[in-house]
Amino acid sequence: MSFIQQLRARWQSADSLVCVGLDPEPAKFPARFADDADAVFAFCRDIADATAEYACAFKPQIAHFAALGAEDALMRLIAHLHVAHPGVPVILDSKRGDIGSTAQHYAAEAFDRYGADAVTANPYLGRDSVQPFLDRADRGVVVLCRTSNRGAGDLQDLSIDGRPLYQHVAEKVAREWNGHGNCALVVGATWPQQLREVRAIVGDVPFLVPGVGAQGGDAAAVVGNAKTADGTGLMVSSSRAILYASSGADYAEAAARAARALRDEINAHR
Ligand SMILES: O=C(O)c1cc(=O)[nH]c(=O)n1[C@@H]1O[C@H](COP(=O)(O)O)[C@@H](O)[C@H]1O
Repeated sequence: MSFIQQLRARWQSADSLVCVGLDPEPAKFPARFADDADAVFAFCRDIADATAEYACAFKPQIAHFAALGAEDALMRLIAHLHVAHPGVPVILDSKRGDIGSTAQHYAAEAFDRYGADAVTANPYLGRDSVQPFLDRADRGVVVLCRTSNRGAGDLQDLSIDGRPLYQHVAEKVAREWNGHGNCALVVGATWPQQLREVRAIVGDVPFLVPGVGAQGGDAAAVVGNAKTADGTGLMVSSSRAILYASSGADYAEAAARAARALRDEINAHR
């Protein structure tokens, strides 16, 4: 099954549009991990196992592992997710983008080394830089469109032919890059108006929507502005608000409660 088919099936079977972000920060781990040499893997595994029933996808963020020299933990974590939670797609958030010959290696890294079902990609080097990802028809390519951060507009809002650059990205991805039907777009939860505009441009293309929780985005506004006609179309992603819901012994239960609360808030507005 392709990434997009898997995602659509999971939206239905889990009745959830929540993407659980896995961004390990050892300084925030509960005390019981203090002497655990495999803490990065063990913490993320516990969170994933506790939240899986509320998840339409998992999204490990690569820098959070690589900065710790924990690539091996990331590889084992993704393998664990596939075995323990089959049917929940894994998006590797690595925001890659480079000349085509190098991008081939980034595609191999995400899909072959780590076994991810989808990867986030930066479009600003142009189509040939994303092509090695697009060519993998069974895997997903989640292209940055209007990011959640405060400075998103510095470049993404620059007006070209009377329209902001992010709208051109949306149109290009939906009309030209999506030949295999394996594209999705990142649009931040912090930008309700832009969510609405991009949805109007791209039809049913799925959105990865980070920015609820720690970044302050409003889940109800996300759903109201960006759901598709069938009440899906969204992977509303939250990392810190789920991962670090409690720093006590109840960290896994607290994460599950936070994921369930986000699912319920989203579903109340679908
Ligand atoms: O591609 C992403 O996942 C992403 C895009 C974006 O526009 N904004 C954004 O925050 N992210 C990622 O989403 C996660 C957000 O984390 P929290 O703010 O803790 O929920 C981080 O891993 C970011 O790197």
